[in-house]
Amino acid sequence: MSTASLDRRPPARTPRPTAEPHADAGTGVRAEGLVVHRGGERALDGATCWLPAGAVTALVGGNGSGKSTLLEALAGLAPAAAGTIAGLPAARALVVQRTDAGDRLPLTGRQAVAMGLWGERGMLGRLGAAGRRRVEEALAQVGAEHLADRQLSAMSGGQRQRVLVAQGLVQRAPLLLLDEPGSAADDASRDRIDDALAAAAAEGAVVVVATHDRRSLARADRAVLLDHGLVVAEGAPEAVAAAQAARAAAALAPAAAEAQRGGAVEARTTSSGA
Ligand SMILES: Nc1ncnc2c1ncn2[C@@H]1O[C@H](COP(=O)(O)OP(=O)(O)OP(=O)(O)O)[C@@H](O)[C@H]1O
Repeated sequence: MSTASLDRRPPARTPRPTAEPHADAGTGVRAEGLVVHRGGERALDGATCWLPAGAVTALVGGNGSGKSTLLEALAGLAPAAAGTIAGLPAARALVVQRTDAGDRLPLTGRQAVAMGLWGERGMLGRLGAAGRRRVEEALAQVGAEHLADRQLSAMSGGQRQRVLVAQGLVQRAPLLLLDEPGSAADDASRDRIDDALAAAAAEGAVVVVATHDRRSLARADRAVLLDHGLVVAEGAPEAVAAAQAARAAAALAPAAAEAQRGGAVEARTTSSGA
């Protein structure tokens, strides 16, 4: 999770890139005007977005824009000072960023995935045949069968990440939230994770994934762009990617103009001194 401080310039409010006439009519989760405070700042500053069931929604935006905070608010871990979340199912699975996970826990990959079933069977409950099958299936979904007996502490970053994604998948929760699940994974592993998320969505889940990865964004069904705790665009991934690029270019424009002015002054100084 980022602790980068927010630049408090107010973000420009741009129109949403795609109009989705049925966005509010479908099933799913709707956040409305969410405000969440963190470290004395408004990490979410009135965020409103729709997260449909049966689809993968990519959360995008720069460092500190509020993606993790929105995931945590949806998971019920970050209390909202204002706003509402409608359509939240009782069962939710959150896959945290790799750096947040207890990498030193004395657990094998299989045990870590089985932890995902604690909610159903209790910490001390026995894992029946069906549970064991689900654990193996979840490991296989992310190509981590060979990590089943390896200690988490002896895994690479990308391997551990895949096991954590399997821990989220095994729960088969109707709301699956993932914070940069493929950030340490290689391309093939990231593709497998994206395949698994698409499969969860095809089963009807609301799948929300924070990502900085363009390929994962392109593979999502829709996207939500956050800036300074506000949703500034949502809709089709390509439209949201275009909106993000336009905002980045607009933010760089004053600096580029300043650099150009500086260059002109320098050129004049150089020529007058020659
Ligand atoms: N544990 C924390 N304590 C205090 N402030 C926090 C904490 N975590 C996040 N914040 C602040 O909340 C704001 C939103 O952070 P958040 O982690 O949600 O952003 P993000 O979009 O997920 O960023 P990144 O892409 O870097 O992961 C930032 O201003 C950040 O400084």
